[in-house]
Amino acid sequence: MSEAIIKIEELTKIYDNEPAVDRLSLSIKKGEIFGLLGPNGAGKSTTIFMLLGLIEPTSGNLQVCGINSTSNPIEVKKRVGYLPDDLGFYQNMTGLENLLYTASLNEIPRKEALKRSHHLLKQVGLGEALNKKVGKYSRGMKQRLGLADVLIKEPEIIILDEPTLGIDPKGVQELLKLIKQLNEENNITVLLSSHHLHQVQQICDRVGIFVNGQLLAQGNVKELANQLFGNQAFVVHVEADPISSELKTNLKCLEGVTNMKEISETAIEMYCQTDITPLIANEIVNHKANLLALSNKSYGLDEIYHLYFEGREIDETTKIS
Ligand SMILES: Nc1ncnc2c1ncn2[C@@H]1O[C@H](COP(=O)(O)OP(=O)(O)OP(=O)(O)O)[C@@H](O)[C@H]1O
Repeated sequence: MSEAIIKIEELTKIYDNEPAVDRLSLSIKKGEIFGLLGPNGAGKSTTIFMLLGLIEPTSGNLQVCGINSTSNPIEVKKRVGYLPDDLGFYQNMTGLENLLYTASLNEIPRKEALKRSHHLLKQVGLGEALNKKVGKYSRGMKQRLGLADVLIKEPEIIILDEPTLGIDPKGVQELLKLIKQLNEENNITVLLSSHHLHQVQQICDRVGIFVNGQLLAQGNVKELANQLFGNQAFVVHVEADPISSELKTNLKCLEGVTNMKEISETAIEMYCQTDITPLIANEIVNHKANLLALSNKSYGLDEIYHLYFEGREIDETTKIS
């Protein structure tokens, strides 16, 4: 998982004097699942359309599988499967017929197309429904068919735009599992655009946080948390009885503690540079207080997302000077 299969450098798209994508640089490795996370209008779809060669960038460079999408979109389309958020299947045709139709558009010989279609329909869990009309499929089944549809041409990359839109929670879990499985079994690179952070967190190796056309941060969840929360990357939730003022003072003075927040008379949250849970436990025991609970909280995409999109800061009033 080392070579870059998608390379974007200083990519910009301007509409009506406003940048929809603003000097975006990003590199996605082969075999990776990368999540583009951002609110509506952040520039995710514009980026995807430029990658697919459907729209021309105003400036910048981009290469997909070593090919320039802008000057050679047809070659890129052979290697990239794109699943849009609004699927366009023929409702009066069966799942199998729809796949065979896509295969014919991609000039896949009939015998090979039949083989791939049956295999893929089975792989996405539609083996039993292959002769059912797509108009009678549920939204989740249509998304599964969508995955089979983008895979029929055996792409190196699949780009999925909000793939879980309108699917019930069980369907979402199944679809995410399937995407991960396809990524692992077929070594396919996945670029997934979404604003559902929990879903992105579950399957993506790395995440890019997109706001107003700019990529504000990228990395895995741990790296993002470190970039954002720096010297208070570890939060320890402490419950003890009693928490005397002397105990509080001593806890504040432990090395690596940067913030402390009182939750209740018997509960505090400690923000630390490193994991000093054992030192905290020791201090409480030395003060002959009853240790009721001690747990570590690590930052997830939830906190990262809130910090970027809602400007939420860690309570400044609790900062230790
Ligand atoms: N064809 C267009 N003409 C003018 N402005 C456009 C065009 N397409 C997109 N935009 C603008 O570019 C910005 C980025 O839009 P884009 O659709 O890429 O965002 P997005 O992150 O994909 O949002 P969503 O999650 O809603 O799909 C928005 O401000 C949008 O209004």
